[in-house]
Amino acid sequence: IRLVRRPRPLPPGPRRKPIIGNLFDVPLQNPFAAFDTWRKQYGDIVYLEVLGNSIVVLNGMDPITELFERRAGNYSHRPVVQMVGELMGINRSIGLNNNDKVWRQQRKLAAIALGPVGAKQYIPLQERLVALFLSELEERPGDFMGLCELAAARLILEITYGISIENMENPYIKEAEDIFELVRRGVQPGAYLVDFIPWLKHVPAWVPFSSQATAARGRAQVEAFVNRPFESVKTQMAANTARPSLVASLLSDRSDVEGLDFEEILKWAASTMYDAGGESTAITLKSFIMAMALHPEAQTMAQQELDTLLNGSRLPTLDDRASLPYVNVCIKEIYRWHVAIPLGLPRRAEKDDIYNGYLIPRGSIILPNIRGIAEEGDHLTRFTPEIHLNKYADGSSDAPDPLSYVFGFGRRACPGKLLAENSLFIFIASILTVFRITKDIDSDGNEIPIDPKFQIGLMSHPEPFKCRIVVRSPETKKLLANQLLDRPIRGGG
Ligand code: HEM
Repeated sequence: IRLVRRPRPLPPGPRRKPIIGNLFDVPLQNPFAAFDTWRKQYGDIVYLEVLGNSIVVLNGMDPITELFERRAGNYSHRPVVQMVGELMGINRSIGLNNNDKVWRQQRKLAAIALGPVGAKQYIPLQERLVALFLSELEERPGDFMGLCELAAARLILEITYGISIENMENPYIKEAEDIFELVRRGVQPGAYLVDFIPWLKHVPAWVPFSSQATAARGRAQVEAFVNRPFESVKTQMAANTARPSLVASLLSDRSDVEGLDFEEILKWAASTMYDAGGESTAITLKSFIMAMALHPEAQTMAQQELDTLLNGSRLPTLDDRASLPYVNVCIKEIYRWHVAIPLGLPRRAEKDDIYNGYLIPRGSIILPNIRGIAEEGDHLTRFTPEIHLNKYADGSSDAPDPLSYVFGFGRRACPGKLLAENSLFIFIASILTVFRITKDIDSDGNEIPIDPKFQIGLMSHPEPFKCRIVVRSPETKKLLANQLLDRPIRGGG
């Protein structure tokens, strides 16, 4: 019995200092370099400690599949973040929710709205918004970064609430950015003292700097952000003026939520969509433009495939997808070449667990190192769509399918995967059909190099870069004008 019960070692990892643990071992400027070193030094599973918090980094598909899929019961909760989660109330949103009963109902609603049947109804809207994006890109190619962000935001807001926006100055977008900033700050160790000393939450709001005062301000902001668009859809539905949207369709077809408050569940499920789906889609579009400017040979191959299929007669649609294998692997390679959410969204170990002889202590924060998985093997930072075509000389490729890791894992995997996949295909295939993307030229006629750099953070945007985006030919210009007539860019569903 003593042998069986002997304490298990923690997973390997860098040496920890008293109290602060590995706080200063992760360089703020480039944390991924440290993660890479530890992956190579310690292997699939690495243990860190930061200010008393256990952190377990999973570096391979084996431990991720075992823990997040086979042992999902122990690893499907998010870490508890006192300030933004518990006190400001963001833990009611689907992405942070740890209340199994409520979260399951939210996922059910998300599956209805974003699953194969639900996602189909947004295709006309996606095609219309692509036409709008292409015309804006033709007018303002230098602003391609802002236009990618606007396009992704537009898509999600139209789909979720039927809100139509002209630009990123829209008040809803501003509020969403503020809330996301709260979350971003709130999940950083040390951001709020109350996350480390939970009893501080009992200090009353009138005490200066008390957590309750900060929380009350944040809570009011969060409630307004979640309630306003939801109530507006309800008012429009009552007046019969509501545009088609995820919220409107779920409200008009209420499903049974087992004794819970249906509207409360739906309202908080909808509130996550913009922050979870908008940025990740925008990052992928911007990374695609960067990759095409850097890799003209891949761009040419994809354009030849599109030209052969479409013959310059129309823009691509989702029905063309199966006939465009090279465009498809380019998209897979974008996901892999730059992972939009490099460490996924963290999970928490519910109970002590043993994996490969190592103890994973209860309450540990578990980070899937998705970026590390994407860079495994000799593909590393090269942009090589062919690895997803099994095109190696021996007919095989060892690269795991990026779709098996970039959208997360198990019960908590991204519910917007299909919608994102559809949007990205239509956008990317249409951009390739109409435009040629190249490096920019300076006043002396020299190419301006692009340094592929990405921001550090929960979501990793490309750093601003310059490139040239021009309509490919007079024929494609005509095609663009005709498509705009076919897909009226404003109004409609
Ligand atoms: C390229 C686009 C996208 C990528 C790469 C992406 C990736 C991810 C990842 C890695 C997670 C964490 C999953 C886990 O914990 O295992 C996630 C969660 C989530 N995503 Fe996405 N996503 C994308 C687009 C979208 C879209 C378009 C929507 C909605 C319309 C969406 C909604 C969500 C939600 C609600 C969650 C939280 C799920 C939960 O906690 O139960 N995502 N996504």
